[in-house]
Amino acid sequence: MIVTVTLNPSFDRTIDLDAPLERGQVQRAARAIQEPGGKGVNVSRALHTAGVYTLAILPGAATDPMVLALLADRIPAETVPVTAAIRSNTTITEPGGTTTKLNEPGAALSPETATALLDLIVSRSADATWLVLAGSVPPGLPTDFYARIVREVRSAADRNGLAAPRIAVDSSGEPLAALLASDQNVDLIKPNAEELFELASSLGIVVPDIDPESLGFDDDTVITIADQVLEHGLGAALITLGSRGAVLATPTEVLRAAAPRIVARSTVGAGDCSLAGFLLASERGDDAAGCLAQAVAHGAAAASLPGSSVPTLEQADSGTIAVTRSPRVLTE
Ligand SMILES: O=P(O)(O)OC[C@@]1(O)O[C@H](CO)[C@@H](O)[C@@H]1O
Repeated sequence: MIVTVTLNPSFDRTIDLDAPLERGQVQRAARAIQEPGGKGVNVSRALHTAGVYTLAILPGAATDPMVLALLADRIPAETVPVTAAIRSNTTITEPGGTTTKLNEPGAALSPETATALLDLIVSRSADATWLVLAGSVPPGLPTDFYARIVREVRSAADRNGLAAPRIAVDSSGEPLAALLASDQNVDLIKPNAEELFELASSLGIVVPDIDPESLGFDDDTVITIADQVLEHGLGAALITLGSRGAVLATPTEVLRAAAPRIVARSTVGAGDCSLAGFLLASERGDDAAGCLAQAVAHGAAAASLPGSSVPTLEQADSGTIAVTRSPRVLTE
């Protein structure tokens, strides 16, 4: 089973415009959809759609519209009750593919909720092969909360003579930096280039002065930086590069896969689907190349769907994705 944790879930609203956004004006939308979201929730939605046994853990009231929508989609989920409503993040898509995303901070979690979440995560992790920690850490929780989860899950497994699950992390900013600076090593991180560069800077690694969003860097720059980040005790880094594909850096080798050509409709959640693709391939026993190919196939298929819709396995065919492998370039 793959357990996902979303500390700051969202009821994602996607608003499609059929004309460019006019700031400061009243504008009529062409259509709007609302889907349960937050990074870990999206990973569970994609895994469940691909037939993989998963459980999504999140804070939320049983009557919250987002939780009801998640259960209506039959996504296995367990919630820790809270009184505040789950936030609603908004995506505005314009013709030509420009996407604007507005993420709310999310309601603060109390120390009691934090303890209840920890207990639930530790208990369900006993049956997990992978534990996925994904998204932002909401107000009220310390930024090193992910490190605390990993520590408690591992010591519980140790006490009970069980194998601890492998840990995958899809976060950014302070929570990710705090986890890498902690005494806990993780098995996989999944940053995009911008998040990788930001993480590297926070670890004191010298990063070239390029805007990663402009894609004005080459894959070798990404790999050189990933190699240095790996030295902070990481098992592997899956770096998603949007329409360019993805890189998988491990201590022994570097793998690259180009993305198939698609007509992009919404990139929201595409990175989460890439992680789901990687994990489902790992669950079925694929090697690193197979995991990377499935990650790229899943990410591309998700980007070709509206909103944060997740693809089926048929839509995310990894058979056509070519992967190249090369030994890791070691830095001094
Ligand atoms: O604010 P966070 O927690 O960093 O990200 C939340 C979010 O942007 O991530 C998902 C897409 O990756 C969306 O479902 C959701 O709205």
